[in-house]
Amino acid sequence: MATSAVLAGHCGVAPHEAGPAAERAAASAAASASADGRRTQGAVPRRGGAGDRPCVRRIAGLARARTRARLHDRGPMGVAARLRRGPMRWGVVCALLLTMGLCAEAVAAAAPTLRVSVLPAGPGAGEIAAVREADGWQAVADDALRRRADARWWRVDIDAGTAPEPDVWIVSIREAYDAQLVAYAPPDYTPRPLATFDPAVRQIGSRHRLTIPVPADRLDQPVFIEVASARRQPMGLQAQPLQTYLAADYARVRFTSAVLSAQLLLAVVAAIFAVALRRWMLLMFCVWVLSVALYLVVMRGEMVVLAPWFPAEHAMRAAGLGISLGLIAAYAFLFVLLQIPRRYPRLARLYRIALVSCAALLVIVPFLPLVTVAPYVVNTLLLTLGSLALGVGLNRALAGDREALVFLLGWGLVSVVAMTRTVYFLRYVGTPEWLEYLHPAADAVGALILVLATARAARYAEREMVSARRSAMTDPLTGLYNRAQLDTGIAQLMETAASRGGSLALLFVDLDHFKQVNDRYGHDVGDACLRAMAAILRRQVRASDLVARYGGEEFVLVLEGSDTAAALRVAQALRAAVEAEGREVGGLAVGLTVSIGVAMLHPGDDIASLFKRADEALYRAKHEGRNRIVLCPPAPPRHQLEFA
Ligand SMILES: Nc1nc2c(ncn2[C@@H]2O[C@H](COP(=O)(O)OP(=O)(O)OP(=O)(O)O)[C@@H](O)[C@H]2O)c(=O)[nH]1
Repeated sequence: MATSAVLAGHCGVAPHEAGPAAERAAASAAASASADGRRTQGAVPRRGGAGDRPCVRRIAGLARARTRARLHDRGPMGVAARLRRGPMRWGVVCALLLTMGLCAEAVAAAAPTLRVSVLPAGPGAGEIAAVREADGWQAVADDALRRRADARWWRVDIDAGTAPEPDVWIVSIREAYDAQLVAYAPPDYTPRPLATFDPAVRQIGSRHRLTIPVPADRLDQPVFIEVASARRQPMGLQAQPLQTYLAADYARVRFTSAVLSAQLLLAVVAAIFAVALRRWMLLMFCVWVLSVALYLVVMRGEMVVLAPWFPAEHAMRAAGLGISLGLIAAYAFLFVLLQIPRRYPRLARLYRIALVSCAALLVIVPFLPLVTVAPYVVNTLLLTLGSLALGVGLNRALAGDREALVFLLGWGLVSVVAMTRTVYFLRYVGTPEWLEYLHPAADAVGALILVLATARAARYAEREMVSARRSAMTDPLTGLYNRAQLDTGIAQLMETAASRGGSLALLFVDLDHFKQVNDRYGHDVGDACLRAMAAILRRQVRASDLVARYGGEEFVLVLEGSDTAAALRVAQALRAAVEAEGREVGGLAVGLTVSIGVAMLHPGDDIASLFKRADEALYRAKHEGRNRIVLCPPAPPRHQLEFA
């Protein structure tokens, strides 16, 4: 037979008053009552439901989607307005200052000090005596050497002007890559092999450029260069006094080291973001950054110093293949970043064709050196892709798309510089010296802006994730845990109690005659009562206890490690606190009281059986007059059930 422990309690229900508010409230109460449903005696609390499987992945996905929606669905705002705001402004200012500084240094270092001419037909390899006597030199417009089918000899005349005469001048050749050259300089015109990747060839300063020393007192005599083999790109020439050259060379090495370090760091950061945020397209961005860094290390000759044991031709092939992959990865990254397929389906087809053709050619070209037209086609395709991406980015940015604006800041400079370089190559004109600085700098600045933008997006995503996780766990009105979180929490507490043999109490708390409060004072007051109730509950429990709003005007407390006496003490304190503090809410005499059903965890209990007993106890508390506490009796031992 069931025994109940009924603790002190007075029926403190507010008088049933009818009034004008009652009618107003009746309609809404009827609506909410039907939606709310009523707890019935013996009803087994249901577990499960859409919200009670808190899954971090799903929340992360939700947060990401919300962030994206937030980033994209903002109202249109002009580019200028966006630039005026926040960290973007500082990003632009830094990028501009860096670019201006580098250009100024490059321009200051440059001085038109030489004339270049070529001998279209003439002596063969190593015939320097004949070359020195030869006529028919043709001046070239730009200060550059190049591979030519009809000519292998080049002549450089240095014009020192009125510059103070140092002991030695240096004629330097930039962007020589894997060219094989032989220089013949005064006074003795002995052959001097020049090759970036041959460790046996001595260089003055770093290996960024090939160098030919010329005594200052022989500047009136020409330097001859035999181009044995080279790439198709022009190789820029410059003549400077030794000290000037060394200072500039040192600056270039420092600059390259800084850019390389930045690129490696950014690639690592982007990779971390890619994994943490599951934005896999950022890995394509990493491939691009790393490929540019590898290209820089190899093509500027650093590889010879860093890994002299690594065969130069393999390094070059790896760098070439790497940069091809990097370019494809970069344009694929932009394809996704700018959402071209979704926003511009027709353009997407053209973009895809250009991208796939370019990828195929970039892979095939190294194995087809005789197909001379292939590099033109590749460069044209790259120009097309670059223009399409820039056009789309500009269009989207003007329409107020934030990610497109970031793209323009981060990638725009990179694209413009890369495209300028491509145009120079297509025209077969030597690239200007400032491009030597601007290209890697633009890559690094672009990478930095894109990583910063990603960090910003990550911050938004994290905030969204925290708030999404919080709202998935809590009840918006009271801030208490919701039903879903109650199920998760109670399962954990029961598991701990079962494994440690500890006790656990469940208190089912229900406001008495709450419908009348709503009816009399309106739902706003009802809500205020629920919030007041939540505050009282919070004050009555320990941090280790679980408090949740079960639904409507029902609350649940799970007291970990509390035996029956302790649970009844808490219940009693709570009942008394509600009776005292709930007498008035918001200046209205609502007279809140609660009925509480208490059930203790027994061996073999599951969530449903524990809830069922607490619910039965609550039902009895209501039935016996409300504003009281009823302890559910322990379940009869199994053998008693069987033989009853
Ligand atoms: N203001 C407000 N009222 C709510 C909310 N959720 C449920 N209710 C109301 O709570 C009332 C519950 O009424 P009943 O289930 O009849 O319970 P009761 O009036 O407290 O009666 P007893 O439990 O038997 O003492 C209904 O009027 C619901 O509309 C809420 O979020 N805000």
